[in-house]
Amino acid sequence: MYLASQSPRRRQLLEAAGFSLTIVPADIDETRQAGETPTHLVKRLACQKAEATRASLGGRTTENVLLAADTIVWTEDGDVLGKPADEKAARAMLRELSGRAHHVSTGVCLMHLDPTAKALATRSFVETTRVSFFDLTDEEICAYVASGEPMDKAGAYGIQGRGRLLVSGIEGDWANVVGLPVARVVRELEALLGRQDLVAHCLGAQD
Ligand SMILES: Cc1cn([C@H]2C[C@H](O)[C@@H](COP(=O)(O)OP(=O)(O)OP(=O)(O)O)O2)c(=O)[nH]c1=O
Repeated sequence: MYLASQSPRRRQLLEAAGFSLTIVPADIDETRQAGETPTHLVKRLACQKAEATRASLGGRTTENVLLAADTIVWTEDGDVLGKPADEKAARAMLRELSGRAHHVSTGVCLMHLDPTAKALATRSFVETTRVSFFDLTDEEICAYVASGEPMDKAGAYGIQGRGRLLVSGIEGDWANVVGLPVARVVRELEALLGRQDLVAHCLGAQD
């Protein structure tokens, strides 16, 4: 599988499910368009990453599937939090998330790179998880930002790291918060490739 992502978390989640990967990072403009909803935004960005990567590969493909994804954090007020530009922005994001619930949405685009097909088969979808934070003190926020962990993560936290200490509850898929709803990805791949045995194959694969 081609993975159009520089995210080490996406790589680990897919490898743990038994996929072998060829990494082909995509560089696109991630600016939100005026009036765009958070879920439209992540789906559009995932599809743009997939398209940009497919174009960069040209016709020389050795893998049969390409996956691209994008993750954002968003609040009930419609504020979209991507990766913080600097530590000040990271502290502001964590203050905004403190003591309330927010959503984490990941857009995923899957392409079946079948040279014999008449048209390109694709599937794209958005998975959303609700995460609640404890009330955070300024001392806690400053200490966490100083650790460096928030800087490459949407919403300025990593639920898989020390950021788990911020979280009072979660509704939905944990892996989706980390960057990829891998259980749903495997099921969507079954539909895309017409392979009803893919989930069972991943569950039974030897490490
Ligand atoms: C909320 C949250 C996000 N994240 C990460 C997942 C994503 O890697 C990142 C959001 O940025 P993305 O732009 O989705 O991904 P990326 O820049 O890391 O990789 P690429 O664009 O090449 O695909 O935030 C965590 O690791 N843990 C978390 O708890």
